[in-house]
Order: sequence, then structure tokens, then C-alpha cells
Amino acid sequence: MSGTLILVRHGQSEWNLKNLFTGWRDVGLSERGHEEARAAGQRIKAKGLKPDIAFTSALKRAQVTSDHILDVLGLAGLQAIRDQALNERDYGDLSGLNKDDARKKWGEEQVHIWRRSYDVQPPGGESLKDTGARVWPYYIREIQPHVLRGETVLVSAHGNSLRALLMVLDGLTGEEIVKVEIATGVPIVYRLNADSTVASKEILEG
Ligand SMILES: O=C(O)[C@@H](CO)OP(=O)(O)O
Repeated sequence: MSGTLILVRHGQSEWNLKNLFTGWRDVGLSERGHEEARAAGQRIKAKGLKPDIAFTSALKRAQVTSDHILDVLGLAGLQAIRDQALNERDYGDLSGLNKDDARKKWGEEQVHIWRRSYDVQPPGGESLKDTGARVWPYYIREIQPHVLRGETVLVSAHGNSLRALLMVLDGLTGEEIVKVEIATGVPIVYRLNADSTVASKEILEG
């Protein structure tokens, strides 16, 4: 067995609350989102986990979530490494639009395809496959080596950038991963074997 990888989707954002496509738009956490992030820290603490290093995206909702978690863990001095490789999938022209308005305009099915297909890009944006093509190499190059050295690593990121990671860690197909919903502020803890395969997975729910 080697180290531990803790993945967390940021707490509810202001635009999650307003039901808007967000993507790379840099919006803050809602009041509930701040609470969810602190609760994520408590759940990690209750497991006795203490990150040696943290990674987050270039977007503040993930950064602030990471700050809350590290704060709860008494690790406020640990600055998460920020990289846009971990950003949410770029929603292109849909960014900022209301998801229900989009359904009225383009139809339920088309919007579902844009949101939850594996390789169809929303207009001007990234598919989940495109997102994986930047998330996975970053994981392999920058994050995984720490886990394989036996460290505990926190990654605070986004629904779709984490889906891209889960797809490979859990060995899911493109069809399977799009059915997976990752809750805001709920840590997912992986223990990896020395050969980088997954030894165990635990979701730290309520
Ligand atoms: O708007 C977004 O950026 C994402 C995550 O909130 O939405 P979706 O669930 O449609 O991928």
C-alpha cells in the first residue's frame, strides 16, 4: 500500500444555486457552499487524515473549499498548488446561461447530451473527454507521484474534472462515468497500491 488521495468537489457555488452553467466562470461559494466545505474538513479530520500537500484549480470556488478544509485540519499554512489543468470543464457558449432556459431553447435531450455525454462538446466548449485529456496527464505528472511516495494528498476541484479522474481510477467507460454524480463537499478517499492501482475507495458521506 502507498498513500492516500482525497478528492473533493467544491462546496455549492453561487451559480450552482442559481442553476447556471458555470464552467470556467470564476464564481464564489454560496453560504451553503462555505458550510459544505467546512463540513468536508470535519469529515476528513474525523478519519484522522492529514494532507501533506494539496492541489486545486485556478478557480476560486475550489481554492476557497481547499482553504476551508485545510483550516479545519489546522493546516492553514499549507497553500494548495493551483493549476488550471484541474479547472471545471469549459462550458463554452453555455457559460452563464440558466440550465432550464437552455432546455426550453434547445430541448431537454440536446441539453442532456451537452451536459452528460462523454465526447460531445457544448458549443465552443470542452467535452468530458477533452477535460480528461488535460486532467489525467496533470494527475500522473504532478499528483500521483506524491501518493506513491506514501503521502496524503488533497485535491479540491470540480464536478467534471473529478469525473475525468474517477473514470480512470474506477475503470469506468465513457458511458458509465456520465451517470456518476459527484456531490459538492463530500470527500472521496482512495488508498492506492504501490503499483498505482486502487486498493480501496471510501465516500465520506454525512
Ligand atoms: O455548470 C457547471 O460548470 C457544471 C457543474 O456545476 O454543471 P454540470 O452539472 O451541468 O456539468
